[in-house]
Amino acid sequence: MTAPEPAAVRAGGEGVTVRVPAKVNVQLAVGPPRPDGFHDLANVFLAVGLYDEITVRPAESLRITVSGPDAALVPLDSGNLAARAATLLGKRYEVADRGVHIHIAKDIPVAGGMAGGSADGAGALLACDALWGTGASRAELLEICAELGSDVPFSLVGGAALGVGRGERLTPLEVDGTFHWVFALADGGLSTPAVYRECDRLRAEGGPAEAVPEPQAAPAVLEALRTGDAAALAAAVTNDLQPAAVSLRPSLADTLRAGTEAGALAGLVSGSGPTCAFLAEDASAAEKVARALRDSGTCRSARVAAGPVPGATLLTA
Ligand SMILES: C[C@](O)(CO)[C@H](O)COP(=O)(O)OP(=O)(O)OC[C@H]1O[C@@H](n2ccc(N)nc2=O)[C@H](O)[C@@H]1O
Ligand SMILES: Nc1ncnc2c1ncn2[C@@H]1O[C@H](COP(=O)(O)OP(=O)(O)OP(=O)(O)O)[C@@H](O)[C@H]1O
Repeated sequence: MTAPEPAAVRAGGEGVTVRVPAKVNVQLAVGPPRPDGFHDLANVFLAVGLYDEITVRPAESLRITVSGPDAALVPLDSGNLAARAATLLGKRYEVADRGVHIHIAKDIPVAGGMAGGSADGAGALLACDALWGTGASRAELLEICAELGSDVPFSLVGGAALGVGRGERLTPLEVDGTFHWVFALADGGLSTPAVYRECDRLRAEGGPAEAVPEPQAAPAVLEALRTGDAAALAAAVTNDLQPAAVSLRPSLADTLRAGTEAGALAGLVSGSGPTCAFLAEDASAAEKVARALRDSGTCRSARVAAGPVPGATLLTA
C-alpha cells in the first residue's frame, strides 16, 4: 500500500525529527485467541492530532531520553519500542555507526490505549532511516513495523485504515472531512495483554470460544467514515475490548457516563484503555465535553483532538 508522503523535513544540525500521531480505534472486533497468543482483529484505526516527536542524532552508543508529563513512565532501556526500532533497522541494513541518541518529546498518554509506544517505534524507524540513508523501501519499513508490534504499521501510515490479522495488515480507508474527539485520560495505564486475557475470560464465562464470531469490519463504520457523518459514526462505533477494560477498571463506566451526559455523540474505551474517547458533533462541542469531563472528577484530564491526520512525518525546521 502507499502511505501519505512526508509533508516536510526538519534536520536541525545532524538531527532528524519525526512527528507521529496517536490513534483511536473506531471499531475493534476481536476473534478468539490464536495458537500464537494473538487475536485476529477487524481493527478500524483513525489517526488523531495528539503527537509524540522523536529526534535522532548520531552518538557513541544507543541512548534514549524522554521529556513530557508522562516521561517518568517510559522505559529507557532496550525494551523501549524506539530503541528496538533503531536496533532492528541498523542490524538489517548493516549500518556501521549505529550509535544514536533518540529523544522522545512525549505528549501521547503512556499505556493509554492510544498507541503511544507504537508511535515512538514508527517515528524512530523513520527518523533513523532518514539519518542513516538506508534506502529501505516503504514496504520494508512496514515489515519492520509489523515485527515491532501490531499497532506500529498504522502509526507509520496514519489517516484511517482497516487492520486485519493481528491488526498489522492494513488497507487505507477513505474519509471525507474531520471527526472531533475528546480523550479522557486516566491515572495509571492498563496492560494490553491483560485486557486481551480478560476479554477471553469474560467470553469463556459466556460460552465456548467457537461461539466468538469471525471479526468483520462493520459496513456502517466504513460508510460513516467515507461520508464524514459523525452521528452515523457515533451509532456504529464498537470496541470488543471495552467490557474487559471496564471489568479491570470499573471507574471507566463513570467516565463514559460523564462524557455522554455532557453531550458527546458516543463514548467508548480507546483500544485496550484506559483512555476513553468521545465523539463530538464539531470542534466547539468537543471543547464543551472536555470542560465537563475535567469538572466531573472522573478522569485525570481531557484533551481534544481531530482526525484523520497523516502518520509519521519528517519535519523541517
Ligand atoms: C489494543 C490495540 O491497541 C488495538 O489497536 C492493539 O491490538 C494492541 O497492539 P500492540 O500494543 O501493538 O500489541 P503487540 O505489542 O503486538 O502485542 C502485545 C500483546 O497484546 C496481545 N494482542 C495484541 C494484538 C492482537 N491482535 N492480539 C493480541 O492478543 C497479545 O497478548 C500480545 O502479546
Ligand atoms: N516509547 C515508549 N513509550 C511508551 N511506552 C513504551 C515505549 N516503549 C515501550 N513502552 C512500554 O509499553 C507499554 C505500553 O505503552 P503504550 O503507551 O504503547 O501503551 P498503549 O498506548 O496502551 O498501546 P496500544 O494502544 O498500542 O495497546 C508501557 O507501559 C511501556 O512499558
